[in-house]
Amino acid sequence: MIEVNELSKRYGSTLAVDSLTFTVTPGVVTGFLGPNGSGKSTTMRMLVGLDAPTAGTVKVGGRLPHEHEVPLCQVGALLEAGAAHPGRSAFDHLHALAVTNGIGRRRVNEVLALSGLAEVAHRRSGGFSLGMGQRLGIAAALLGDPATVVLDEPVNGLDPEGILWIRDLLDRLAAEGRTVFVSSHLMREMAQIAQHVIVIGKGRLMADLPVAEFTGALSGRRVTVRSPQAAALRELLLGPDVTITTVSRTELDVEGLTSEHIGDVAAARGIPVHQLTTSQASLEEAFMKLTREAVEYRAPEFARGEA
Ligand SMILES: Nc1ncnc2c1ncn2[C@@H]1O[C@H](COP(=O)(O)OP(=O)(O)OP(=O)(O)O)[C@@H](O)[C@H]1O
Repeated sequence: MIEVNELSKRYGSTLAVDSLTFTVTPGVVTGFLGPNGSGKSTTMRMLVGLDAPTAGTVKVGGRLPHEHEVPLCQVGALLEAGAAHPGRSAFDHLHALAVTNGIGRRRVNEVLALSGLAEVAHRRSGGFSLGMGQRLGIAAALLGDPATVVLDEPVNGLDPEGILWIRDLLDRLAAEGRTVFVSSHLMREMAQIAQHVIVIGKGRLMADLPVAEFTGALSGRRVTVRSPQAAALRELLLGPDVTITTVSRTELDVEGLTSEHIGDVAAARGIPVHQLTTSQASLEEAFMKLTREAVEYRAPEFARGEA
């Protein structure tokens, strides 16, 4: 469990994190979304105690960062790819980390296998691709078998196969009852890996809800209807809060009604329907809409600040 309470971080005149409050619960993969520069990395650094908050608190497993005796065993983090010494092999890098944290050699081999690096374990990590570097970072995060896993942009540099791999891995970690918190500015990837999202814009909390609700609530549903009697059906469907666009003589785009309702109305009047599809806006569209609103909302404040 991660509990963030009224958390703020200021760097000079930049308020990177602005009174954030949220909880990340165990058992599901929680995505941390926001455009570049919105404060995700700063928040994650404070989570693991690498940066001190200007105000507010963050607790992992009920404790403040400095209260963890062996931090690696409470919270495993991937914060910066390529943190390994390039001359060291993956095995040596992980082994050194293990030794300094009182973790056995067996666990090193386990995380190497888990991250798909067993075969290249003794190669210099300097020759690793970006994706392999990410895998090594994830292996290091899991080394202490932590109850909480925090990964900053783990899909960066991963190919589609790598993204599938990370999705499976995160699902497994969550199913084991761990708290899994993963940041990304890439909506599509996040839609594939998270079940819940926390969205920030300019350091502020914008949304905290299940992925499906996030897309549904923000975008509204649009139903595409194809019928040889589209014009007649259109007349029957019109009403308050219903927007109907006539795409062609046989096709309508309907906003504000469910496909069930449209199908029932057509059936009741004996109007043939050849297609009835609900298109849910992609997470990306929903995200752009949300963060655009965040920027607009913040604009007057910036103007005041500069005056
Ligand atoms: N050490 C620092 N000193 C000064 N400003 C900083 C520092 N770290 C972050 N910032 C600023 O704080 C804001 C938030 O940055 P942060 O890296 O947390 O965002 P992010 O959402 O992780 O972005 P990205 O996706 O690009 O990593 C930015 O305006 C950034 O320039």
